[in-house]
Amino acid sequence: MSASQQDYRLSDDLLAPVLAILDAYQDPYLQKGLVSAGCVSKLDIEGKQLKLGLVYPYPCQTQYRDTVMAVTKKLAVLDAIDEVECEIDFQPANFSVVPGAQAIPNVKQVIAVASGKGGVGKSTTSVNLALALAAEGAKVGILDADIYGPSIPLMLGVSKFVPESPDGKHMTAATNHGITAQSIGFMLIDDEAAVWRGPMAAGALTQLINETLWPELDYLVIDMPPGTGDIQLTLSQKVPVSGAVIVTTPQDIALADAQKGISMFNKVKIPVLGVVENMSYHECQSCGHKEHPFGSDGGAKIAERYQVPLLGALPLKLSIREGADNGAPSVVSQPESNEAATYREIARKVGAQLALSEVQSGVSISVSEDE
Ligand SMILES: Nc1ncnc2c1ncn2[C@@H]1O[C@H](COP(=O)(O)OP(=O)(O)OP(=O)(O)O)[C@@H](O)[C@H]1O
Repeated sequence: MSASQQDYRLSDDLLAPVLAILDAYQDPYLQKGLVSAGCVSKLDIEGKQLKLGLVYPYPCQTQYRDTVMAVTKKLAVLDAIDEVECEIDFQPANFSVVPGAQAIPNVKQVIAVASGKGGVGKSTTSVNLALALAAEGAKVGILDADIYGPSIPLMLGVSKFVPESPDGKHMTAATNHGITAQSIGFMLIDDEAAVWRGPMAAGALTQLINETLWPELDYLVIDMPPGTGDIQLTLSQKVPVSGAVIVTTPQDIALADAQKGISMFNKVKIPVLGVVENMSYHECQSCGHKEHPFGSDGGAKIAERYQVPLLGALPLKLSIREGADNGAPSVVSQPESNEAATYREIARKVGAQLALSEVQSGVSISVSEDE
């Protein structure tokens, strides 16, 4: 994790206790004190007002208020401080873990969302994760690379979008709900993609990613094609991915396929940021009773076996399907719901895992266009 620039203007007498108090405050996602995590960027004092600057390497805007209140309460025990004025910012690093992959202009980090098995809710998770990262203060794009069933245009309510090419080389992307979206679905005619061979599909998808006019993005979420075959493997080696999220349902067959997904990313040395268990349980709308139609704790077991975090569990719920199918996923249509809160928590965990697993920055090597 890159330490933010520090501008400390307190006397030594005051600096030491202030830093001690701030470092005793553990960030729940980085699991380090604020000072050790490199988040404290500025300290100054005017009279008895402490000016504190915090810079997070992951997006957590919805937590700012609680953090400021907690930190202010702790700092107020010092006689020299009556008041705290806190400025908080979010600055992710620019990095990829794929050597040799061509950097995507304007894109800092790429998150691949994958599932071993189709139909487990990978696209629903991708789109809600992208919207949740945006809700936490990040600039986000989503790339629908699911050549077998591109559903992001429908889920984001942009299915009528037709990309344009202002310079004859690059393509425009759609925008809605505050995020930018590109989809292989905008380019396909009928079932054309179903007959693509692995390298051909991976080549077309890599081209789509590199030729899209992305605005400045902190994160580009890629909704990968389901499965762990050639396309997924090639894509993972050609795109400058920073980390992967695995989506599964708790049933045995999906879990077995999710394990294949984890193994694939391990093989190409892409950090698996964690597992999302979708359709984890069903909650009765009238009595609140929880049932586990696909079995229970599968995601937790797989996370434990592969030593990766369980990022969150989403219920099988009508409103999740309706939101996605109607172009307004839960994070934007029902921001106060438990599901939206779970997706935002997953987004914070994903951002923090990326920050923790950052190993290098700014890889920028071009790749041959032989496909
Ligand atoms: N937690 C959930 N509760 C209810 N419905 C859900 C949930 N997650 C996904 N769905 C619904 O299940 C269907 C499949 O979801 P989705 O398209 O996200 O799966 P996928 O894994 O991307 O599928 P594919 O492999 O075909 O691309 C969609 O109709 C979606 O709305």
